[in-house]
Formats: sequence, C-alpha cells, structure tokens
Amino acid sequence: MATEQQTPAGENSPRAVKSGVIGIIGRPSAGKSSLVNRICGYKVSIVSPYPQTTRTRIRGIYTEPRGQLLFLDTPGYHLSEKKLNQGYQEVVTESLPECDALLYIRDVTRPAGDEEAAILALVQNSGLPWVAALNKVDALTEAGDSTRPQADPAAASDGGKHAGRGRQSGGGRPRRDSPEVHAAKMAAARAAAAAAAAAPTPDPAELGWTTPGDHPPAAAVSISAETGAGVPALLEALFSVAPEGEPMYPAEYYTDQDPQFRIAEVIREQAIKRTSQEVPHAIYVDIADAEYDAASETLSVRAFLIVERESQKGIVVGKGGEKIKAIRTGALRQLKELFSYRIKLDLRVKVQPKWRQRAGTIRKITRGWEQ
Ligand SMILES: Nc1nc2c(ncn2[C@@H]2O[C@H](COP(=O)(O)OP(=O)(O)OP(=O)(O)O)[C@@H](O)[C@H]2O)c(=O)[nH]1
Repeated sequence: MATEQQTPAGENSPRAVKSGVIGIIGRPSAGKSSLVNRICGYKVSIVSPYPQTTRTRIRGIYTEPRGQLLFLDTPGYHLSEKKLNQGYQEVVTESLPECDALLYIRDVTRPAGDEEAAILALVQNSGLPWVAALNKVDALTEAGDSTRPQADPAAASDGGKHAGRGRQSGGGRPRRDSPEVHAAKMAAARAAAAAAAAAPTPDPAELGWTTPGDHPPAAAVSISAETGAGVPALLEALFSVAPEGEPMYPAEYYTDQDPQFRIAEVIREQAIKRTSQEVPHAIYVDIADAEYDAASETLSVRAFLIVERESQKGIVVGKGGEKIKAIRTGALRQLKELFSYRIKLDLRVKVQPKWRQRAGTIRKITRGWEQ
C-alpha cells in the first residue's frame, strides 16, 4: 500500500542527526493531543467531546532537517481523580523503556494542585531528560494582557487541531473550493501559523514557574498549542535532549498507524460527531477489505459501522439514509486531507449484538497499541 501524504517538513527529506522518542506527560486536558497535532501538522489523535474516545496510544512523528521526534500521546481520559496518581504511574512505567526523553505539559490556566505535583515528581524520578511546556498562554492573553499574543480566532475554534489546513466555515452544506482558492487559503493559513508560532510568549518565571526538585528540566518553555506560539522554541529544546541517531521512520510518515486503522478512526469520529449521546460507545468500524489500484492511485475500502442493536442502526442510518451519507461524506473529506491517494468508500451499517464482549473484536479495535 502507498504511504501517506508528505508533511511539509518531510518535503526536505533530510538526513536526520537526532532521533528521539518523546513521552508526553500531563494532566487530562493539559493540551497533549493539541500539541502533537500542532507539531505534526495533521490530525493524529481523534477529537471528540465524549470521554474515553482515545482507545489507543497514538503516536505522532515529526521530521525536519534537525532530525526526527516520535511522540507517545498518553491517554488520560479514563483516570478517575482518585486513581490519578496510580494511573499515571502505570502510564509512565509502561512508557519509560521506550522513551528517550519526556515532555511535561502543564496547563497554566489551572492552579497546580497535588495531582500536578505528583505528575511532576514522576517525571523527575524517571531519570530521563525532560522539557517543561507551560501551555495555554493565549488564554492568559485573552484574560486581559494586550501585550501578549492574541489567539487566532480561526485556530481557536478547532483547538488548533487543523493547523495549516483549509477548512470550510459557516453552517449549512460545505462548498468545495477551486484549486486556486484552496491554494491561496492554504498559503494564508501557513503564513498565519508561522506568524503565530513566532509570536513572543511570557518568560516561564513570569508565570510563576520555578525550577523544581533536583532533576530539573533541560528547558521550560511557555507555549500555546492553540496558536502555535512558542512551539519553535519547544522543538529546539526537544531536539537538544533527543539522542543522535538515524530516523526511525521514513520522512513522509507523520504517524506509524496502519492506514486502515486511521481510516477506521476517521469514520468512527464522524459517526460519533453525528449521532446522539447513547450511541458512541456502541460503535466500532470494521474495514472488511481495502484494495489499492496503482494505475488510478485509488484505495477502494469496504467498511462496516457496527452497532449493537437495531435501534442504534436506525439512528446511525438516519431518515432516508441521511445520517450514514453524512458520515461517509464527512469521512471522505477528512481522508482526502490525510492521504495522497484517492479513497473510495463503501460504508454500511451492521448490527452485531454484544460486540463489546467479544475478545477478537476488542483486539481488533485496540490494535493501534500493537504496532
Ligand atoms: N486556550 C487554549 N486551549 C487549549 C490549548 N491547548 C489545548 N487547549 C484546549 O484544551 C482542551 C484539552 O486539549 P487536549 O489537547 O484534548 O488535551 P489532552 O491533554 O490531550 O487531554 P486528554 O486526552 O484528556 O489527556 C481542548 O478543549 C483544547 O482545545 C491552548 O494552547 N490554548
């Protein structure tokens, strides 16, 4: 199967001098997924308002002339407040053998409580080199300091998750732009993202950050995953702690997930977004087959949206098939941005009672872990 679309950084196809696995650690909602998506420039983690959406530990890969960074985006949704310390311990312990360095992300808009102290202690006790990112400085700006960089309202509306990519705006049926308009919009978005990234951020000391403990970070950088401010300085720090080495993946990869898994995730995200609250956890996507035709550069995919009950099927199919059509169209729009080749999608809904209790099915939907 063909590889996924090149990242802007991948166009340079550099000879990497640094190659590091960076474990991202931080409280739930600190902005871990937003930052990985911002750095990698493409959607890596799926985003939804429902908890426990992230079923797998998803990696983002960033390649540029300085080298390659592989990010482990640790899911935090499922950790109850009570179990938080224990949960993080497990995440850190599981991740440690794979990591060369840690990136600790702190949300500066939330007061640091015991949980933050516990996470920070784990990071320090890991013995690994680490970098601190003080995130969401744009929110402080919005609170009243006009000397600080303002959030880009366009980026703010989607949490920066679609950075640098053209998006449809407004309600109603989205219109497709002509190639010229699309190119102009992409160029404007890239320029805006570059300006935002270069915007000054406050000194961490101004935010009340003091170097903690006896294993301090290699650097502390204030950033906004949403606007991109401070992200170049953060990358500089991450490359400084990454070991020298050959790249782990080809430069054009931005995730090591299997394309079929990514397609399934995109379809699932669309289904979650477009169905009512009781359905999301009852949905999984099975890719029945996927065949690539090199001549037409087309991947033909047959996929099933699987639900547990007939009533759920009715919801997912919608009146006159409206809902499933919208899910399919929405998924195709996303996939077009993620893959360099064309994707044909045959999408159907199937009832499979109690699929959540079947070991084989569970293995299938969590296979992102096993790659
Ligand atoms: N204002 C502002 N909001 C941000 C920023 N980064 C992330 N957010 C918002 O914070 C919320 C949580 O962001 P995520 O990226 O999902 O956080 P996470 O750490 O991956 O969350 P878990 O997966 O639950 O651990 C979302 O609503 C984001 O839009 C930022 O730099 N500024």
